[in-house]
Amino acid sequence: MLLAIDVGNTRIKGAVFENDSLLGYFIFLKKDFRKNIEKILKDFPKTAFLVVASVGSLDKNDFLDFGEKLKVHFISHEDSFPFVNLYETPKTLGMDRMVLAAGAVLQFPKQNRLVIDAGTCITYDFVDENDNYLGGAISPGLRLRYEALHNFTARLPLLELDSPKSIIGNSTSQSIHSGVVNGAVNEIDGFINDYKQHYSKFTIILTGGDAEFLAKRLKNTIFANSNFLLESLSHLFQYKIKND
Ligand SMILES: Nc1ncnc2c1ncn2[C@@H]1O[C@H](COP(=O)(O)OP(=O)(O)OP(=O)(O)O)[C@@H](O)[C@H]1O
Ligand SMILES: CC(C)(CO)[C@@H](O)C(=O)NCCC(=O)O
Ligand SMILES: [K+]
Repeated sequence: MLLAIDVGNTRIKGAVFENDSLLGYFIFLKKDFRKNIEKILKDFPKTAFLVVASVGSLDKNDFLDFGEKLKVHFISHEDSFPFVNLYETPKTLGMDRMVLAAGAVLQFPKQNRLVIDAGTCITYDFVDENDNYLGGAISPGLRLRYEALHNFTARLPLLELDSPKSIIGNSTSQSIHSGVVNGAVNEIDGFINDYKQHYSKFTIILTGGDAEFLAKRLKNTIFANSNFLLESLSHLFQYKIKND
């Protein structure tokens, strides 16, 4: 059994896998990550491996203690990945984006793939059919858009994510919901349509905390898989074991 941990910008997510089946899924905050991981290991005592990818404020040293009981692997830029990294600054490429790209290659071989992760940020990552990682885009996520509107103005309230009633917002709240939600939906549809100009065929993977909310609203038909990053961590670890 393997426990995969994704240390995100806002929250930590974890999943226990037995081969490829997901046995448990957890979300917690950084401040109580140790307690939570200990609890998971207690509930799944057959866990032999802990694999961690982090873009957040936890690093390798925070996971050293767990190494006494199980084999811990902290994914880093030094690992081997199943793609050729053509990013001009590979050392600054986020570990979440690298794991997503790896998962796309391992789960969808020999095709162009676009991974869209709608989390704290919305990231776009493109890996072509020859397994060249080309890059993509980073834009603010839904929650971040609501918070930015509130934090950088005097009069805009902080709203919770909600569906706009119409494209034409007829009140302050409706204008904000339309701006954030319709804005992000149009952005994603716009990116997909732009990629279509360059690549006639590609597989789209939509993941992250807002994936399901967004998938229903896109013009392009895409299925959301909120667990894609954790699944990719498990696949990347299996790839590593095979190639070591
Ligand atoms: N309890 C919650 N806390 C924060 N975001 C939440 C929560 N519930 C739903 N969300 C939605 O999830 C989005 C954040 O996605 P996600 O959970 O993937 O982010 P994250 O934990 O910061 O990870 P990452 O850094 O990988 O994006 C927010 O835009 C928000 O709309
Ligand atoms: C873009 C985020 C914040 C998304 O989680 C993360 O992937 C990151 O910190 N990236 C570093 C910059 C880059 O990917 O080029
Ligand atoms: K993200």
